[in-house]
This record gives sequence, structure tokens and C-alpha cells, in this order.
Amino acid sequence: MWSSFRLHSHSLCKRQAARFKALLVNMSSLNQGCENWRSRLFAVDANTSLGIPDPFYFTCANSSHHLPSLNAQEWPVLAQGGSAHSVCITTPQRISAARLQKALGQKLTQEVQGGCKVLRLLSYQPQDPYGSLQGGFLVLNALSCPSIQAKLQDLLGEYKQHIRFCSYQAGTEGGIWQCLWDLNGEGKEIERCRVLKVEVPDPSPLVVNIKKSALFYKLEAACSVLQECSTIIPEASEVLKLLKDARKTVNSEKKFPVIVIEGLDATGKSTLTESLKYSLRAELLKSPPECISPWRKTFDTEPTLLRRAYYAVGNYIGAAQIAEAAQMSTVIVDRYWHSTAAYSIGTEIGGGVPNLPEYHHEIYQWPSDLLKPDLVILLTVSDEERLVRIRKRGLAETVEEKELESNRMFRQKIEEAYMRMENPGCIVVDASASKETVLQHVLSIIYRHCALAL
Ligand SMILES: Nc1ncnc2c1ncn2[C@@H]1O[C@H](COP(=O)(O)OP(=O)(O)OP(=O)(O)O)[C@@H](O)[C@H]1O
Ligand SMILES: Cc1cn([C@H]2C[C@H](O)[C@@H](COP(=O)(O)O)O2)c(=O)[nH]c1=O
Repeated sequence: MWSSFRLHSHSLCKRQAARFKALLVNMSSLNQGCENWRSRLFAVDANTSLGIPDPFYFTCANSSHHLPSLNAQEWPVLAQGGSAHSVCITTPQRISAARLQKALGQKLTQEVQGGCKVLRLLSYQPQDPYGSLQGGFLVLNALSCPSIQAKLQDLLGEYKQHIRFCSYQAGTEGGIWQCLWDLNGEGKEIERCRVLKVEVPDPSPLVVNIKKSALFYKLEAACSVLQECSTIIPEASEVLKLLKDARKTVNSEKKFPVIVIEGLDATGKSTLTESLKYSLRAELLKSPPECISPWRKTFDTEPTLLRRAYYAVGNYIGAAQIAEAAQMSTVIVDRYWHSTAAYSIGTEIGGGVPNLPEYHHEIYQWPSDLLKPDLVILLTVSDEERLVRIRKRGLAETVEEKELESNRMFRQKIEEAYMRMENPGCIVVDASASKETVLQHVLSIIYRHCALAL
């Protein structure tokens, strides 16, 4: 890195050379602190609507590193005269970091328009992927726009204590350099390092992110998020209080079967579960449970970490109610863990089905401390039929439901995630037939699997 800087400095004019000297002084004082930053592994998430169908990965190191340098031609945006900048959120406190990620995402997409792509960026230290994960963004500008850096510095100035801002430049030797900027005052370059090629890493930062902040495989993990945010979102304490109450009378031995009905919205779950309730004289429960639904809107507008913790805790409150009800009758549940998992995975992995983690991956497994149903039915209908049903129904939609309506790839990804769930897996039922035919089909599956008399 040092020799490359020296080579580079030959062509610098006097003023630039003076600035460069100051930079080296800065670097030596910052070298210790930047060691961590330099070896980070970055994942840029796919975003089909922005024309990035697959995630891509890179790392940064000094020039003596053995990995091949990323060639400017391999980052077409730079090769074609565009620009690239990254923002990494360094706040260690996860609730603040999650809120900052959401606020910055909205700000960047609203304010940097005109050929700019704002992509989700995740990075970690390979020696400690879970402890060092950081969120952020990569801003790609296809057009040559010299003012973009100034605009970003201006936009990000107020967050300077909590972010690391970098620009990317094609070097004279054909490689790419990542330049770390100090956002104080006019902003100045502090350090630069080479951008190196990385194949798909294991674990992928995208999967680490799911396990850390989008899917909770233990009640304790989801509760600690709600506890941490209860000072800023009082509703979180209410949810925890209801959890405590619900679990006071937990019955672990079920006497009657528990049957879950899953599927994308408007596939006919409510219609079917109401009919099953009547046909089987069953108790009908829904996720999230009614007692916490007054706070659903609040959590739906919060960042992923908080929103998913709410749904996760909802499953455990639901589990206590299911266990109680299963003492007296068959229980039908409209959505449960599989919805929580499929929507989290489908939302947190960009692009299409090929980007999902492979079959039997740990993220498709059931949480060990959550009551398991005896049977899970997944309703599927064609895209066309589902849209007809949504329009006929005319209810308000969540952001995801709107996304599902407009984005076929997103729909396929969530449905595929449902199908990859294991222990228990889903039995897929084509629900395009009439309501009565679907009911009879599902009843026959229930009788077969749950040994109920016809
Ligand atoms: N088999 C069917 N054939 C035709 N229409 C149906 C069928 N099942 C349900 N519908 C209609 O489709 C619409 C959506 O059904 P329903 O509300 O049961 O879906 P849902 O899966 O519960 O949706 P959500 O998850 O969004 O609450 C309703 O208008 C319903 O009457
Ligand atoms: C239970 C549950 C729901 N969601 C999201 C997925 C959809 O956007 C809506 C559907 O809810 P509806 O009450 O069936 O209309 O909620 C989720 O993300 N995670 C969950 O656990």
C-alpha cells in the first residue's frame, strides 16, 4: 500500500503532495484503529428493480494481500465513469443502528436521485461475523456527476459520529481503491486500501444478518430486543407483559391436534380456517395473537429488528394459547412460525429464488423452544387468481402485501421459503378450486395425518 501511494504521488502537483503528506500523517495515527476496517468483508445485496440480480462481495486490504485485486472493469459503474460510495453504520447499540439504517435508507433513496442506485450493504470481520456485523448502503451512480460526493457528505454530515463513509476509485494500475473519508469540516480522505475479489463467503453476511436481526430462534433472543427498545417504544413492555401472563399457565402436553394454515395473503386462509373451525368444532387462533394486535401498526413501521422481534414474541404468546386450547379441542391456527420465517427470509434476501440459502439450511429449521404443530398446510394459488381475490376483498395492505402485489419475484421467493421449511415442513395444497373443494381436500389431509375419525 505504501509503495503504491509513493508511485501515485509522482504525478501529484505541489498542493496535492502537501495534502498527501498530511494524509500519510493521519494514516499513521489512525492505522491502529483502521486495522479492523481494512479486513472487513462486504456483501452488496441484490435488488432486481435496480438491475442488480445477484449479491456481490468484496473485501479491502493493503497491497501485499494475496487475494486478486478487483479490476475496474469488474465494477462497470466505475469503468464507465460513474461513482460508488459506501456508508457503514458503526453505532454499536443495535436498536439505534437499526433505526439509523432505516432513516438513512429513506433519506438516501429520496435525496440522491438521477441515475443513483442505493443498495443494501452488510459487512463483517471474518474472524467474528456475528459480533462485528454492520449494516449500511452502497450508492452507485452510473452517470459522471462530480457533485455526488459533496451531496453525500452534506447529507451524511449529521450522522458522522455513527457512520464510516467511503468512496471508490479506479486506480491508475487498473485496480479499485476504497477511500475512507473524515466527514469533519470540508471532509478529507484519511486512508485508502485495495478492493479485492471475494467468492460467495460462508457464512454470507446476508444470512448472518437474518440470524442476528430478522429471525429469532429462541424466545430469549426476541425478548431481549423488546426489552432494549422498551424505553423508546413503551408498547414493547406491554407485549412482554402479555407474554409473561400467557406463559403463566403453559401446558406442554397437547391432547388434540394443532393444525396451521399458511400461505401468501389472499390465498384463502381466513375462509378456510373459518370453515375448518365449524367442520372440526375446533378452536381458531391467529398470528399475531389478538391480544398484541393493537400494537401491530407501531411495530410494522419500525426497523426489521424490532418488527421481527414483535412477530417472534407473538408466536410464543400464540403457543401458550394453542397449548391451552389443545387441552379441549382441535386447534386451527391462521399463520404461525412459518409465516414469520418465510416473510423475514424473503424480505432480507434480495433478488429472486436462486439467492435463497440452499435446502436444509439452518435458517429453515423450527425454533427448538417453540411449540410444534402436528400439521402445516400451505395454500397456493396462481398469481392471477390471487390478485383477483385481493382486489375483490379490497382491504388495506401492509408494505409487504403491496410489494407482493407488484413483484412476482418477491412472491415466488416467499412461497419457496415456505416450501423449504423443515421439522415440520408444509403440505402444499392448490387452493385455486372452489371454497368447498379446497375445504374437502384439506379435511381429507387432516383426517389422514391427525388420525381423526371421519
Ligand atoms: N377457494 C376460493 N375461491 C374463490 N375465492 C376465494 C376462495 N377462498 C377465498 N376466496 C376469496 O378470496 C378473498 C381472500 O380470501 P381470504 O381473506 O380468506 O384470504 P387470506 O389468505 O386469509 O388473506 P390474508 O392473509 O391477506 O388475510 C376473499 O374475498 C375470499 O372470499
Ligand atoms: C403473522 C405474521 C405476519 N407477517 C406479515 C406478512 C404480511 O405482510 C402480513 C399478513 O398478515 P395478515 O394478518 O395475515 O393479513 O403480516 C409477518 O411478516 N410475520 C408474521 O409472523
